[in-house]
Amino acid sequence: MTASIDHRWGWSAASPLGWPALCDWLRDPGSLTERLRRHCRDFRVEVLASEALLSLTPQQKALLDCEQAYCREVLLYCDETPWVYASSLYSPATRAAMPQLTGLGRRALGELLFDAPDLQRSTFEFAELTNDERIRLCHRAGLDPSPGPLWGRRSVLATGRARVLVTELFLPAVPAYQEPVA
Ligand SMILES: C=C(O[C@@H]1C=C(C(=O)O)C=C[C@H]1O)C(=O)O
Repeated sequence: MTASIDHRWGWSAASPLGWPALCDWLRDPGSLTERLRRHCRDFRVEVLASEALLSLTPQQKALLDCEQAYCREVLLYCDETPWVYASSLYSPATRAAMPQLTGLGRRALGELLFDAPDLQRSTFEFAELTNDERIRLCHRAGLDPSPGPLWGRRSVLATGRARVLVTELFLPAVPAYQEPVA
């Protein structure tokens, strides 16, 4: 799965109605890394791919103002269970403005970005994964396909001249999926 796949989804400002626990996760503007760390003893980042140069979808081009972007794909683990799949896209200009991006490895992107005092976050867009994407995502994360809906969010994090389009897909282990829909 690569970040360019998400253009088939209906990204919108609408988060899941009547599901406050999931909306609380989806709409949290703070560092997801920090939130995950509060939920587990052992947090770790597994890098699935880094620095692939991808052609962008029209929406991604508009969000990043470039034709191609570098892509970092990770799984974020809490106590040896993947909770989040994340792909982050950034332009060659951002790569030049923030060279730390290329050597991140298993350091969480949030630890770099949320250190910036001038960090700004765009409004979130949300999407419920299609059945195909849900199955592909679970397979990519080494999980049995989740029977229930899975949701994702995306937003642009900007500091100085750097801009990163961060797409985060919440996997079945996130506690909110066990909360009843109102
Ligand atoms: C932007 C953040 O960084 C998290 C870690 C990522 C990574 O290491 O690639 C990507 C997206 C986020 O889930 C955050 O903590 O909010």
